[in-house]
Amino acid sequence: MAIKRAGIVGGGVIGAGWAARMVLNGIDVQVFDPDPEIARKLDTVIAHARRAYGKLFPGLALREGTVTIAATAEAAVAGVDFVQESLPEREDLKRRVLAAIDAVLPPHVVIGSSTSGLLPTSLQADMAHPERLVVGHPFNPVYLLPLVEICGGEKTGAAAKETAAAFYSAIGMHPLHVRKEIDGFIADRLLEALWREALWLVNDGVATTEEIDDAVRYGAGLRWSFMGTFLIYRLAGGEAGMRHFLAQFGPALKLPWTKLEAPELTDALVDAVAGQSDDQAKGVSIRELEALRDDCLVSVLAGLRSEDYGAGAVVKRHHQALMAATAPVSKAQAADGLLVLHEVTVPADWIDYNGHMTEYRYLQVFGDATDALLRHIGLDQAYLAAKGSYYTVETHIMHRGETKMGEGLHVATQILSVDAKRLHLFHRIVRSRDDFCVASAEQMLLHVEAASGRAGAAGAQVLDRLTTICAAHQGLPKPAGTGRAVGAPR
Ligand SMILES: NC(=O)C1=CN([C@@H]2O[C@H](COP(=O)(O)OP(=O)(O)OC[C@H]3O[C@@H](n4cnc5c(N)ncnc54)[C@H](O)[C@@H]3O)[C@@H](O)[C@H]2O)C=CC1
Ligand SMILES: C[N+](C)(C)CC(=O)CC(=O)[O-]
Repeated sequence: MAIKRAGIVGGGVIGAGWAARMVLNGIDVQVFDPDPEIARKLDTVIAHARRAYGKLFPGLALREGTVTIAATAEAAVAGVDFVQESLPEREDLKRRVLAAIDAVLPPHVVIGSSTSGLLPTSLQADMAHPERLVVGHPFNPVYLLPLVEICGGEKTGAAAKETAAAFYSAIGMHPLHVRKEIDGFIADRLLEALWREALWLVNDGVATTEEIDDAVRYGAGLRWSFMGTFLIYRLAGGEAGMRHFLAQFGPALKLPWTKLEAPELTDALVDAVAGQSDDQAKGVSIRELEALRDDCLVSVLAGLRSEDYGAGAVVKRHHQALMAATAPVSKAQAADGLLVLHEVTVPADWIDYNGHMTEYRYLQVFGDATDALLRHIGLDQAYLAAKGSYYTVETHIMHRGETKMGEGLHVATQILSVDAKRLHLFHRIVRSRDDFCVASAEQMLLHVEAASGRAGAAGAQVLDRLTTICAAHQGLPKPAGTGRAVGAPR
């Protein structure tokens, strides 16, 4: 059954992250959290997520779901297709609330628990329908990180795990099935080992919180993000691989390199960790740090997407699904009859040392506008595989004005001519606040057949749509600069 409406019980860091991921993927959510500030906090997190998605999936007008704040947990789950519980990590509280919502939900509705390490067998103990309870353990920020660990308890049904996995996949996640029910599941066992060692290093005065973070982020943290531990250590064994790695570094496993038992959280240790963490943040607020974290994650995910590898492969698949399900931004026809299929807000990292949008981003915006046009005329995944695609063979860009950070832009597109193989376009990037054309691009595209990789006629339906738009554009004035070459003074 397609999940269209979800109940979220507990809307803190993780519950709000779930709400944001679901809403941006078109799911209506009903949230219960007794925090009087819940509406403001949800708005803030969803705004963060919207900003990150705008960067990760530019040019898509995502159909967002709605957010309803419910007065009780029972009201939050009324009429929903799925429930995600994100209550504080206290077994007694989770058990009590899970039993209460279980009592009012129809038996087919699956409940996912965000618990970081409590056992599902314990969480389902007081439920009349324990078979529907599955752990769906996400990672912060939930709206960007694809991993979700799925773990069932002794009474969890296979169908509940399948439903949860299908739902999480549909909202762009990577479900990892934890086959044995263990404390901390897989990821938190690993994270916890590092965390305990890090606390010891502070406790023993070996390093500050900042030095420990540097030890991760300048080194191993970078390579973990795409290959994890085992593949990376395989490479550290040279051409002989893992066997040589184990032979060479095996003896170190017997050395007293790690402690693993956590240090006692004494007042002195708490003060040291919290104080050093404050110093490390240098007065930058939590929300500002979250935005920085999100920007960095978007850069990493976008990079991995272009490699189609690891988490990037999940993002690429989801991007394709979103493109297939989402029409390009469409004001359809601008007042002057042009097509407007692409809009963007200029992000901070598009600004160069001159304080304005750097030149190659103009080509990106024109390219994204061309992609939007191609989707508009029917170039979907099926067409690309069976028939072919358009390749750009020439672009002439003219810069006419500046664009600053945060400005809204839209692209107005005119089709100048079309025949079986060629498509001749003229795009204008328009600054939305004053309708000023800051740049234009004339482009020639050639249709290339999937089978032969050579230029060939476009499919009849695609040609039909292009010809119709082109006919409507024939009455428009020829854009200034069409056919222009670079003007060099003699
Ligand atoms: N923070 C993290 O990094 C991660 C946390 N988790 C798990 O997610 C769950 C939630 O953790 P956080 O969001 O970090 O905690 P949090 O403290 O940020 O949020 C918990 C929320 O639950 C609300 N709450 C308290 N009693 C409630 C009740 N009776 N009904 C509904 N809401 C109630 C609180 O007002 C608060 O907003 C925990 O099980 C935790 O282990 C999972 C992955 C990562
Ligand atoms: C600290 N934590 C155990 C709650 C962390 C997690 O469960 C996952 C994460 O996002 O790091």
